[in-house]
Amino acid sequence: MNNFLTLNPISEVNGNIYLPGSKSITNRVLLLSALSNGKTHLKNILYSDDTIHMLNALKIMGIKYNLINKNNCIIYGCSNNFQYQSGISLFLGNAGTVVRPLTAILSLQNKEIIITGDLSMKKRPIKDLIDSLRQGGGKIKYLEQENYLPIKIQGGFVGGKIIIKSNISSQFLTSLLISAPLSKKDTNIIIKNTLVSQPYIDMTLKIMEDFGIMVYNNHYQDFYIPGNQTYHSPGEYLIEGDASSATYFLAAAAIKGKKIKVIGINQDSIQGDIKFVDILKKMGAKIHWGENFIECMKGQLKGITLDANDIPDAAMTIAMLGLFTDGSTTNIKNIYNWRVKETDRLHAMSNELKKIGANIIEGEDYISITPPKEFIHAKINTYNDHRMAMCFSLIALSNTPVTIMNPNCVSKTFPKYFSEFKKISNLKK
Ligand SMILES: O=C(O)C1=C[C@@H](OP(=O)(O)O)[C@@H](O)[C@H](O)C1
Ligand SMILES: C=C(OP(=O)(O)O)C(=O)O
Repeated sequence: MNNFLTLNPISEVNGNIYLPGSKSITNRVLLLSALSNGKTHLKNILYSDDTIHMLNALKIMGIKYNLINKNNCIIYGCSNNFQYQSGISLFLGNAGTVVRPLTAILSLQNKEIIITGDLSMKKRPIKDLIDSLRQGGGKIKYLEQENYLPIKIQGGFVGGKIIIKSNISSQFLTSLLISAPLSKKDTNIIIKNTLVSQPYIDMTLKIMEDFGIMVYNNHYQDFYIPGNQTYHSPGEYLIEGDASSATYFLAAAAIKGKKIKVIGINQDSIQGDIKFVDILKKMGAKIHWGENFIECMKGQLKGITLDANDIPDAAMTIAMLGLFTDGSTTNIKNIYNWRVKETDRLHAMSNELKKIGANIIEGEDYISITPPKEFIHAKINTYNDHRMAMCFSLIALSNTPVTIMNPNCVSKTFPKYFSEFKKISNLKK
């Protein structure tokens, strides 16, 4: 693929999409399977940059696995007994769901290991996690800039009473929760500040339960986890389709759908981004839930005002839908942590939406979108952010083409995104 991609105007979208596995679930179950006793057959894994980083890291840490094909993998668990040489280094790209959980898990091992990432990851927050691990005895040093990657972990984490700031990323709490059962002491985690992205914590707790570990959850204020436990392989684990990846196709259908069916997910999903479907319906799309699919058809869309703190990833797609309303404004609130993701997403969204002619107000933690009078063909900078690339593909559903710079960045979570998108698109004659 070139370093830009021009999508011509699409008159209608129609067809079926088999969703790739959820990134968040894949990386959690890869790690828990590796920590478990026994082997686990993981079905419908996502195979993309973020999960390849997890697989590579596990291999370096001595885990044996058999990647049967790109969707199926057998992991041979090590009962929390990773085999790696002290002093090695792990490069984990820009994968938050690898960097944060491995930082916590590796703090349990009494060996030295360095964790680093790409330029974007080196700017993303980790301090609140490191502070909490240090309270539990973790010995961790910043190697370049204070509070950022790269870090050197020297083990020492034993659990105990830990206060954690959870308003910037829920991944810090997820990481602590996953490591707590393996620590020497029982752990009591106390939440400071309001918890952001809460559904991802529910997902963590559910998956821990699937691997035999119960956590006492006191209304998300504090959590209690007995120490000295082992994860137990469930034998087999089927990973749901990715709800965040589904949003682009469902949104396309809401704007110009004959009908799109996304397959591999349903109403019982453990992914918070499934809530996007209800929002889409509220905005005017027609939705039908199936046993293992969701169907969406076009409707007259209207703007909404929404607190999107629970669904930061899907909220980007709602911002795009805001361009296709009857003229009414869409307000997305309480999304401060967009600023500390792959890029500053509030800034990136606002810049690029303005380029295509939309009327945008960017606040510290909100964005308002009013549709353009006329769409303008623009070169969209993606800031190496997969969601920027996928979101702006939807501009081709206006009567104007769109040029996406660095489209390959979708490989973080959805390497085949553009070929799938083209399959469902009928171009204007
Ligand atoms: O735990 C997870 O799997 C994730 C949590 C969210 O991050 P924050 O908790 O940083 O909002 C989300 O944006 C990310 O894509 C995946
Ligand atoms: C925020 C994201 O990724 P990460 O898991 O790296 O935080 C994302 O996928 O939108």
